[in-house]
Amino acid sequence: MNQYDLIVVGSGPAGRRAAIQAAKLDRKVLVIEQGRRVGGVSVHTGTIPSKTLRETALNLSGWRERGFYGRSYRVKEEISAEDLRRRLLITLDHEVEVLEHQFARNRVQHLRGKASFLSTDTMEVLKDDGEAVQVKAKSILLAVGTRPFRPDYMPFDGKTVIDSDELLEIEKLPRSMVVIGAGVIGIEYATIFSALDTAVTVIDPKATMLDFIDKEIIEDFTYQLRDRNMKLLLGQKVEKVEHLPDGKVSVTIDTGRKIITDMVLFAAGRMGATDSLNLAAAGLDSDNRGRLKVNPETFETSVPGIYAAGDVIGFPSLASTSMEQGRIAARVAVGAIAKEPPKYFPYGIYAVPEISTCGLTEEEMKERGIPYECGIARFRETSRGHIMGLDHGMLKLIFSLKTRRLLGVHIIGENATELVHIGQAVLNLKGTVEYFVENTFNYPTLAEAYKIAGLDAWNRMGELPKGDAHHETVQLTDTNTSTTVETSVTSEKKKTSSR
Ligand SMILES: Cc1cc2nc3c(=O)[nH]c(=O)nc-3n(C[C@H](O)[C@H](O)[C@H](O)COP(=O)(O)OP(=O)(O)OC[C@H]3O[C@@H](n4cnc5c(N)ncnc54)[C@H](O)[C@@H]3O)c2cc1C
Ligand SMILES: NC(=O)c1ccc[n+]([C@@H]2O[C@H](COP(=O)([O-])OP(=O)(O)OC[C@H]3O[C@@H](n4cnc5c(N)ncnc54)[C@H](O)[C@@H]3O)[C@@H](O)[C@H]2O)c1
Repeated sequence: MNQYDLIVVGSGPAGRRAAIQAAKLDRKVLVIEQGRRVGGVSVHTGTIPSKTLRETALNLSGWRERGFYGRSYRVKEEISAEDLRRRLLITLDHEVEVLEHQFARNRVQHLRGKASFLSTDTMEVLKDDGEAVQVKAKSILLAVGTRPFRPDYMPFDGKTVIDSDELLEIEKLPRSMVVIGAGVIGIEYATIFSALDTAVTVIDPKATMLDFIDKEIIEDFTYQLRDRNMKLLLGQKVEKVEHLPDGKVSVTIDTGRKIITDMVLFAAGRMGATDSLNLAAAGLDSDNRGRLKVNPETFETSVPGIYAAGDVIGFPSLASTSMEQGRIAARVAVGAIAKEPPKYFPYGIYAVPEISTCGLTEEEMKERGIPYECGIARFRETSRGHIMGLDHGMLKLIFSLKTRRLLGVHIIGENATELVHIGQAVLNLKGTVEYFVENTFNYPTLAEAYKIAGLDAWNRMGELPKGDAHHETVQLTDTNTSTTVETSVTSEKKKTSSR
């Protein structure tokens, strides 16, 4: 039987980061993946396909140019499902190629097949040809991810009533679509199809959506969606979904309303893919959504030597955080030092328009009783916004009145998912409102919105009080250019020596 230092089950973001990290530490690593190609949900049905589809939809529809040329502007009049798929296949091929190359370079072994436990340190891998192989390891990492929740009452047929995996296979773009579930997946796809001129209705039993996002941003988002005729039926429950003889689908809601539509996308959450792992043989158990419980610092399960990371452990279920969890789990598993990641990570929702956030929302500031001030900038106030023809877009910064530190950054609009990292850096490096007021930003950029929002808050917060945290000006001489740069430091910090 082949023996390894680390067996990783699943080659999604958590699994691949873990495998490469352990291999870089000179450990013998095996990745078991049941899929035809490596990459996981992230590459084949989740992050990368949905973002590629979004990019294609925005490009072909001319969405980004409509601020100049009007709402009726189109780059391609008739956009087909084939148009969307073509770019998707090229992107996915590149992703898989890079990943396979990474595995090969780092001598990570890869076995294709379905893994299940025989004991706490031994797994059986069932290959496609029916052969069963046994493998053993000092540590095992479960990075098996999730699959769409598919309740029995939903008449899925893979064509007109579909889940988010099947969406990537559709043959024809629907003229109308009902999206059940206003979570991240539902909202991203609903807004992408709306940008393609599909008439979209979103239904969710909850009265609010995307509750982890700052309310002011959601209000702006909701306004924009309604403004382009998307129907948001929140706080309403779907009672029945039926196929009609003419190929359409009827959706009955608890209010008595009936919607006839071309397609229904069911996006009401996901289930941990743990049912075929024979968890009992390792002394493990999952919750009712198939998820595993771990120690949040080490990612070890209740069974020593067995770790879990990525979507299978639940919130936040992002490719970005899954990668970090996988890396930390692998380091712990092989006995290397592993530092906990910073508490605040960015969240990007690739809807149309984009939303991105990091840190505390205004609602959380109130709940925690932290006195605060907000600074707001609209993209239309920036010169880059004028150049790009942006009517919408907003950046909101939240500062503590006591420490003047940035505690939250919330963005809606073009490039939000990229722009958020400036705020993330300032926030995690414990920067204050002064950072935005005193630093120069490239011009013309959307990042200039940080300066505008910083000044907006600063004008209301007033000058930094003299005394405990007053500003001193120090001279830093740049030895390379022989120029002298004036900068400010707070007296709380030790003055760095002038070079
Ligand atoms: C539509 C959609 C859009 C998304 N968009 C984003 C986004 O924009 N940004 C973001 O950060 N996140 C996004 N996500 C979330 C992101 O895809 C996940 O967080 C990420 O894929 C989780 O990674 P993972 O490593 O936990 O597992 P996964 O990527 O789910 O991979 C798990 C792998 O394990 C394999 N596996 C399972 N069981 C076994 C077994 N018994 N034996 C062998 N192999 C097995 C599976 O075949 C799969 O390949 C999106 C998800 C979806 C569905
Ligand atoms: N951009 C991103 O980072 C991104 C994109 C897509 C997905 N994801 C991740 O994937 C995960 C799964 O996303 P999701 O949207 O499937 O789940 P979700 O849990 O975010 O949302 C599910 C939604 O469906 C509703 N719902 C639940 N049961 C229902 C039912 N029976 N009928 C109708 N509606 C119901 C819920 O009220 C909720 O609004 C998320 O946790 C997210 O982190 C991330």
